[in-house]
Amino acid sequence: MKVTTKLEDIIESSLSGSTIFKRQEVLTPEHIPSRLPHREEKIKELTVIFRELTNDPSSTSIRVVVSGPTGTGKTVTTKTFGNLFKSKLKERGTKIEYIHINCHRQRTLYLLTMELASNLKLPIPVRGLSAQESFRIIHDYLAKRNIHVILTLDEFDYLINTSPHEDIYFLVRLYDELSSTTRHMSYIFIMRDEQNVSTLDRSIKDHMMRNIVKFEPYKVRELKDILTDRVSEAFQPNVVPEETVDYISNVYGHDKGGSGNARLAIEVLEMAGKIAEIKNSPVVLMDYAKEANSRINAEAGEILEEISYLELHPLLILKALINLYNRLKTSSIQIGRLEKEYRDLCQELGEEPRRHTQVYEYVKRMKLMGILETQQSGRGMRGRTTLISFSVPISQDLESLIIKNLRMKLDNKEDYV
Ligand SMILES: Nc1ncnc2c1ncn2[C@@H]1O[C@H](COP(=O)(O)OP(=O)(O)OP(=O)(O)O)[C@@H](O)[C@H]1O
Repeated sequence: MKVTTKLEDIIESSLSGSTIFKRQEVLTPEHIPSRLPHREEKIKELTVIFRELTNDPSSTSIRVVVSGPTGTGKTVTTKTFGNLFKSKLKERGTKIEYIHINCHRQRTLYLLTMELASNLKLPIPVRGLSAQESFRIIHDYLAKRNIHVILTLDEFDYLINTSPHEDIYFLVRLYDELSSTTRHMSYIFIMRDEQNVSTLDRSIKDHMMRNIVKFEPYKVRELKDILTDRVSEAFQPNVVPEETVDYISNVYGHDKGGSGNARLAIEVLEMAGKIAEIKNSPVVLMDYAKEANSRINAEAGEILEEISYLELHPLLILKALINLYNRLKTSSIQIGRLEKEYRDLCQELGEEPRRHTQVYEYVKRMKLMGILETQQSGRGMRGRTTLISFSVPISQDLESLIIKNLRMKLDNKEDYV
């Protein structure tokens, strides 16, 4: 009985408010902070590119590629730019909308067209129209009301990789397709790597790549500024010592060999705060940040261990996946493409490739082991296909581990094949 009361007390006191956090929601990925340290210049670059819209927005359509590795602030900076730019232009009497769509969530031209319509509160018949026809209806609507839309297509690499190229051409060459004399759509294409357009036609590439805004991984002192802002907004005063922030910035800062990923740095900060809370500590000690860091990497660690137990051909499949990732900078790969890369790799190494069904079996097994993730591509592709990705972040360590194991298996082939 006594124990029950105690446990209730624990829950009661933990529910009644945090001694560590002031506004924990500030640490979620969806939060848009009021300041963006070290991205002011990018906002300026985007403004200069879109400045043309201030004069006569219906005379031009602008296209920009925003590229950079994961966690470098592409999404948050573009959203902030879009919303601020929109209000400035509205103040000047220009009708403009900013719409941000994630291509990983809206995985086909059709779905993203529907999302665009829903953002504009434009009812479009759900059935019977193709994506292209729906897009034309949206464009007519914008033309009639003289509205200009800046449409950001986030994770555009994904769409390039998984959609028929005609769909990409339709989007990018919109004004060659539509007979409209006025222009009402501009685009921001967000990509991890602009080289991903290499599979597209030269004319499309030229069309897209005129303006590129590149985001670099964050350095130690840049992460420190970003984290310091979050500390003051999300935490109670004086609970996060400077050395905790320094520790996280040093681990993730690109100039110290880290990934330069602000998302992971903020995640570690939040988890360190939670650990402090659970331990009833009044401060978020550096040790908690260390623990948080290893916890966040632990799951990945276990999966890495599984890789050491794989045989030669599953390892070759993983190496093929890494090769494609390095080339295309997109983490989800169509199974057919992966299989082709695997065959090429086998040929290069003088190995007899395994048959189609066996390759699928290996993929299935690695999914069960937690190494790979699979998902079905959305509608709109010619037939459905399976997309394969790693379930852990692709890092230098992962690649080295796969290569090391691969070498071992190739050296002792007879024992393993
Ligand atoms: N300069 C910055 N100031 C404040 N917060 C930042 C800054 N850059 C990134 N962040 C934060 O880091 C996290 C990751 O940023 P964001 O999602 O914009 O990165 P991304 O480059 O789009 O990553 P991905 O390619 O994985 O989508 C978000 O929580 C974001 O608010």
